[in-house]
Parts: sequence; C-alpha cells; structure tokens
Amino acid sequence: MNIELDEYTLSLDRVCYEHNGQRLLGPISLEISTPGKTLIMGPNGSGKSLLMRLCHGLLAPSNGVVQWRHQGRPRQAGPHQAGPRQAMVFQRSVLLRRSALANLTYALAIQKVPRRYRKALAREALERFGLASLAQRSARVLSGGEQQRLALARAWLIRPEVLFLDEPTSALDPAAIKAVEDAVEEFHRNGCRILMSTHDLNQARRLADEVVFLCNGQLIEHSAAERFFSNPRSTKAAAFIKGELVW
Ligand SMILES: Nc1ncnc2c1ncn2[C@@H]1O[C@H](COP(=O)(O)OP(=O)(O)OP(=O)(O)O)[C@@H](O)[C@H]1O
Repeated sequence: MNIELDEYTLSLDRVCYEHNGQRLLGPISLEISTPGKTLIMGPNGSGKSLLMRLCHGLLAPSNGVVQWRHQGRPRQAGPHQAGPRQAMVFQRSVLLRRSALANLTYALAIQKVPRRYRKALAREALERFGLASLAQRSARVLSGGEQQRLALARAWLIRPEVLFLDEPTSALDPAAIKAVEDAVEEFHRNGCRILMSTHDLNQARRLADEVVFLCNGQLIEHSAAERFFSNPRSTKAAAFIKGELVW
C-alpha cells in the first residue's frame, strides 16, 4: 500500500446526482487531499451514501466530474479504472454462501492471484482480523460484527490505497464497533486513505482527521476535525454536534 498517496487528490467539481428528475445530491465541489481519515457526517438521508458511491465510481454523476488527480494530473475515479486501488465496505456486506475462508480465496481468484498462493493469503487475512478460528464457518451464519470483519479482511486482500466505508458499524454492538474501528486504524497505519460515513458523533470524534458534513444533499462544511468539533462554521453543524435534531 501507500504509493505516493500524499500526491493523490480526490476532486469533485460541481457534482450532482438526480433520480427521476429529482436532485438528491449537489451541486458539490470538494477536494480531499489529506492522507488521513475523512469522516462523512450528516443526518439520515443527507446524501452520505450517495456521495461515497459517486466517489468510489459505483454511481455516475448526473452532472459534474469526479476524478482523482495525481501530481496535478487528472485520472478517472472508480474501482476498476486508473487511480489509487480502491475497496468499499458497506453497512451490510454481501458475502457468498460459503465458508469465511472460501469467501476470501474467491476474492483472490477474481483478482487472478495464482491458486497456490490463495489459501495462505486468505488465512493470513483471517488471522489479522481475528477470524482464524472461524475459517470454515459459513459466512452467512457469522454474527454482524464477524461479517464486517470478514468484509474488511476481503478488502485487505486488494491492498487498497483508498478504503471507503459506508456506515460500517451502524448495526453493531460496542465490542464489534471497537473491532471495526481497530481494523480501520490498521488500514490507515498501513498507508491506506480512509473515507468513512457515519452519523455517530462519538465515532467521528475518535477517528476523524477531517470532516465532510452534509445536510439535505448539500455540502455544509469541510473542515479539520478539531475545528469542526470545537468551532463549526455553520449553525446546522453546530446543532448536529450538540445532538439537536437537524434535517
Ligand atoms: N437509488 C435511489 N433512488 C432514489 N432515491 C435514492 C436512491 N438512493 C438514495 N436516494 C435518496 O437520496 C437521499 C440520500 O440518500 P443517502 O442514502 O445517500 O443518505 P444517507 O445520508 O446515507 O442516509 P442514512 O444515514 O440514512 O444512511 C435520500 O432521500 C434517499 O431516499
């Protein structure tokens, strides 16, 4: 991981997303250049998931441009295009109806990793995320927290330079949340950029280097975390931080 990541900037230029003629997001212009952890925050329905999917290339903007720039030169965004290697973990991850180990060896096969290396790499990833004893268990019967760790182990195999996480802990208990947050830190320590959405203020305080705050599909604030939590620029962000109802 970590190949000149400081020189990559994720750039959104007047990006909008519409569905059936209704604008759900934007226009948003935003540059994310920090090698740290960017937390995307906002109330339910504010557009966090849409923004993440647009940034990862799973959705195409209705208007505007999403691109990675490397040393000032544009590259297309998206998981299968030029630019940093990317992976995404969702609120509820889609796992195959086979063992935890087989979910990982399958992911390696898709990446065309030679068969003889797959099991060792998969076992190493299971070990790293505390799942070694569950290698043969069907992924579909794992607990919610174990499933998320398996999704993170699968993402790890891609050696992503950027990891998107869309509310990865929203259905988890505190111990499972801690395990996911530790895993996020592990990715980051290994040089992986983090873009993660959450509506959990405490989680954002624990993890964020910077915050992107959305409301009603609009970008309200993009600030260093310390500044966002101590001295937000907008009244909506200030209310959100106080735990008031914001929409
Ligand atoms: N595929 C879609 N078709 C129609 N509307 C959509 C679609 N995806 C999202 N929306 C709408 O766009 C708005 C933003 O949704 P989004 O899922 O991005 O919000 P969010 O901030 O991630 O919310 P939450 O915190 O509840 O997950 C919502 O009003 C949602 O209903």
